[in-house]
Amino acid sequence: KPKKTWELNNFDIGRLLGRGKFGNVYLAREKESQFVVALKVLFKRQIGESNVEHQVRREIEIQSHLRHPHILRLYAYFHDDVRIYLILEYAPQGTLFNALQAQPLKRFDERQSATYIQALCSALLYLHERDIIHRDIKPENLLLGHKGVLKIADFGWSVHEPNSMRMTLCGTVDYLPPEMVQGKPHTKNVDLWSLGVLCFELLVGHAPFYSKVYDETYKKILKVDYKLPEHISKAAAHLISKLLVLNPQHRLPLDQVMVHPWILAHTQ
Ligand SMILES: COc1ccc(/C=N/Nc2[nH]nc(C)c2C(=O)Nc2cccc(NC(C)=O)c2)cc1
Repeated sequence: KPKKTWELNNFDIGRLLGRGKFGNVYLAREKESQFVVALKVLFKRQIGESNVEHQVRREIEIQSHLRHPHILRLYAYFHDDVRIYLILEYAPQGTLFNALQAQPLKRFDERQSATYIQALCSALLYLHERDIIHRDIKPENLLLGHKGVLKIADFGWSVHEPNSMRMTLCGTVDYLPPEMVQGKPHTKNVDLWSLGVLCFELLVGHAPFYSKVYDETYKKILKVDYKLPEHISKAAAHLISKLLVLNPQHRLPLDQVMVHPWILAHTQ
């Protein structure tokens, strides 16, 4: 049974783990149990000013009810006059974005990439079964737990399907599917596109539609204009080509991604 209410002095606060747009994430330890968590501190004023209260409420509502090995747990939350505190699972190995940068060639081999894609695929199946679209799958929002197990984090952009909400674009647009770039109604198939973008980025080291000028990125997304380097296997190229598809209905469904030859060949 979750404890009724938590408060800040239940925790010893440790080092800063990272800075977010609305506040910071700290390592923390619950005093009685010595249980280590990540404490995400959000400032009410900034949330109010950016008019994202509903998004924060939704992140809390959605993530607190999810239970899956590849989804970061939101154990509980509390607030004071100034801040909202999210008590989150601690993933010791940090973001996939950071792990990618730390690779000598800034990319992963096929086995590691397929392992991450398979984990993400099983988490997305779990979410889609509950009519939840994540909408913001990208290396910055994926964390690595003990033994490097992938965990989807940051449900700030997740919504219940179907949704045609015009989203204010912030952060990278590299992962946006054509239908969202055009502000059209979108479905859970947006996550299939992002899965394809991520698969490309893990294997290549940069996003498929990357450009310094983000109008260029938009154009390349809408034309599905990407080039795969020579070193990518035919099987990987095939999977990517079945996910980076303009028509959302024609993207390879998650259950077929799970048993794609490239996934089966590179995961035990
Ligand atoms: C700077 O090196 C780092 C190495 C590992 C971490 C681990 N973070 N682990 C987390 N567990 N649960 C949550 C939530 C987090 C988290 O938000 N981490 C986080 C947030 C923003 C930036 C980073 N930066 C990196 C490098 O991972 C990590 C954080 C920083």
